[in-house]
Amino acid sequence: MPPRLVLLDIEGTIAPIRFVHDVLFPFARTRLSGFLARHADDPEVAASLADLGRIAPGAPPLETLHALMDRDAKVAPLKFIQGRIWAEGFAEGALQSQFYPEVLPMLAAWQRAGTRLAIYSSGSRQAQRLLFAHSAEGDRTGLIAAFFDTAVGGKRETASYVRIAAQLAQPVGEILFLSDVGAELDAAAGAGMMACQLVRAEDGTLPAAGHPHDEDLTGVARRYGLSEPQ
Ligand SMILES: CSCCC(=O)C(=O)COP(=O)(O)O
Ligand SMILES: [Mg+2]
Repeated sequence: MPPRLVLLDIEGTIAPIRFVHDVLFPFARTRLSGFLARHADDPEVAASLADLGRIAPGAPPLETLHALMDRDAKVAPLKFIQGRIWAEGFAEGALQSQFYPEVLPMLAAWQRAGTRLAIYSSGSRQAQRLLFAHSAEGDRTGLIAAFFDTAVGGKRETASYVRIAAQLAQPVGEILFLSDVGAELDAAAGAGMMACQLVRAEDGTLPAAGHPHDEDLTGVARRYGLSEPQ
């Protein structure tokens, strides 16, 4: 039976790693200090800065955020602030999303055939929505039934996938999780989901042990009996 729901990672699965690392991350880094100065009175920003204080007690927030960005830490306060900075960039037209070429037509074909689609990424839910809202083909947020970030739990923890399935009211055995990262696939498979790796040549992703892999979503569609664009 084909999966009834496909749960997708973003970076390295549907969006190029070089877009995230060479466009989105530097954009947030460049604007960070100005953003913090302009939003000093914003309660959500203040709450994120308070969270940072628990990660690095006593350190200046800007210094902590730079250190977290340097090691690509997937922690909520950084992801929230990056998402807010990207929101400004998308609104100004300074940013536009990039997906691998087959992704949006393939997701549309899956949705048309009745397959539910959901996202699970370290990027904040707001940032995930922005990505789909600002594609080169227009607003594609309607493709996605639900967005999950690490508020549901870490991507390498099996319990997170159990919670996602419960929130989606979909049996784990009917869900296919797609990611470029082996440890995330291990966690999803541990919860009882089908799990398949995307090994994108342009990103230099290496196959992970213990999981099937495909080079793009066309390969995934053929492997799992999902629809393809006409
Ligand atoms: C607009 S989504 C930004 C993606 C991001 O911030 C990130 O850290 C990517 O993590 P993923 O879990 O999608 O691999
Ligand atoms: Mg990824």
